[in-house]
Amino acid sequence: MLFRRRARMLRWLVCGRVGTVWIWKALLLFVAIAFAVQLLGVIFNKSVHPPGHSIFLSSDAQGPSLGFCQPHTHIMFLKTHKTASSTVLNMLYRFGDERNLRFALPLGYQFGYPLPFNAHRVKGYRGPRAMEFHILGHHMRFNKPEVEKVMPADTFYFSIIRDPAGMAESSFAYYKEVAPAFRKAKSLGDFADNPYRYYDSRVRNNYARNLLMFDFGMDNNANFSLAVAQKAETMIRQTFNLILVSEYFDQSMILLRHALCWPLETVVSFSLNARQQKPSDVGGLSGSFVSKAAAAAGIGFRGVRPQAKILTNVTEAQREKLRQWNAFDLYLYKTFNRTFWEDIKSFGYAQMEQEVSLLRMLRKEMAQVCLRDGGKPVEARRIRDKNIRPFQLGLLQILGYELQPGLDNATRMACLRMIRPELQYKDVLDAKQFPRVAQLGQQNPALLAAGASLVRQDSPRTGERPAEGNAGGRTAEVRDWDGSRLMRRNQTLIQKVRLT
Ligand SMILES: Nc1ncnc2c1ncn2[C@@H]1O[C@H](COP(=O)(O)OS(=O)(=O)O)[C@@H](OP(=O)(O)O)[C@H]1O
Repeated sequence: MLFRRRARMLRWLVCGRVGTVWIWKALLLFVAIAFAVQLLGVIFNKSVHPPGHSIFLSSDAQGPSLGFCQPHTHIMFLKTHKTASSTVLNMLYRFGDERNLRFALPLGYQFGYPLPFNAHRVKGYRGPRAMEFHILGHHMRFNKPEVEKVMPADTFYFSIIRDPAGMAESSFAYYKEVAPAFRKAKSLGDFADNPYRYYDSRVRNNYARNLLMFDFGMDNNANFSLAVAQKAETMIRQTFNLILVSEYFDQSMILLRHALCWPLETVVSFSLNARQQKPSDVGGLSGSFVSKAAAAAGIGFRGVRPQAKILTNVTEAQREKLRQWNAFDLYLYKTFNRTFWEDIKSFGYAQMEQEVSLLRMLRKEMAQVCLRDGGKPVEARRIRDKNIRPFQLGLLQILGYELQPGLDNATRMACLRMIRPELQYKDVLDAKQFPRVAQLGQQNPALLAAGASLVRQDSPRTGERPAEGNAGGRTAEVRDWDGSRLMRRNQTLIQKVRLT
């Protein structure tokens, strides 16, 4: 379109409608403008791409050109549960961390979930748009008016969805002892066969039914009706610029990078928060990237408690029942999956294929550089550096990574950012944004604990109190909204104690 217009203009000029002098003047002006725009592009690219990350700075890492666009830096990511959202959040963390953007972080580890999001739960919030926050990305129950108090008007909203059957498997394995409906069920298969026997809508049971619908801030308990589902769809369309699909993670990343105008390198990631073994893989019912990664890593099902395997195993018929049980989520999944593929069609299949290949190639290269043994995901207890062990909850091991030894400082830092688990990364960003509080806490951990409980006055479900000292520093006990007790030494989360 643009080219045709330019050709017409040239023909017009050559046809002698204006004098030769004017032709040359116009051409000179054109060249000067093009040069200036190019120069601005280079300068801008430099400003969003800090030096010092050698392996991440190859021309491939930038990816195919995005044309002239401004990278988005006001971003709201609705971190839905069990949808690969921790992997997405890690990318946002890295992007913001490297560019010193300001994150809207929770006072503790959650924004009062499962209560609807409230702006006052953001650390440092001083009233509607009193301070510029760039990125908001923690788990929350979406509540648009409150989010709008925190985020600027030009914020880019996006989220991610997953097939409700996969979500249910992941949710059951993780929240077996947290969700009352799951706690009572003998196994996921048992739950799928008789959900009403275990499910009580009067008790908060968001993890057990229509978790997506709940996270988007809507009623997860209503009986399915097309009208209600369409209303939910409309709300999402009106608010969110993009909905990604977990099963097509790499394609999602390409759409995202184009929507945000970000270099390719920023959306290259290692899968975080993966279960060691997926129940449906046991019976060979479905393949998955995790099972493939685990198989490639040679970890198979070793170390998995046989009991856990039985508890989470489901047949294909039961997976279908789980989809029907989560009928609203199924509606949202099908609807936005369709939209997703329409977007890819407009984007161009060939270009998508090309960029996905490039992304995979970069991931492979980065894994070789950053990760021990070429990137095998490993059980938390095998990770030597305790600071990067992923938080464990539920029936199955949550896998993490080990860094390649002997990396130079800049590379090590860039690699570490890619594998640092969510809770630890949140602590790092928190300490960076609130250095005074962190410093006081280092000097006197009891003060940190006291400070934390002071700022949490509005949250009776969370609290932090000093616990008995351990070798290597005093330990604080953090109680999260769901009753789980986390042990924290100085700024580091060291273990989950047990659920109450
Ligand atoms: N890149 C990529 N592609 C596809 N799937 C991925 C990816 N990264 C993580 N995962 C899977 O996402 C599941 C964890 O989701 P979340 O990080 O959203 O969980 S949480 O709600 O924050 O606990 C968890 O699913 P399960 O393994 O089925 O439990 C992860 O394996």
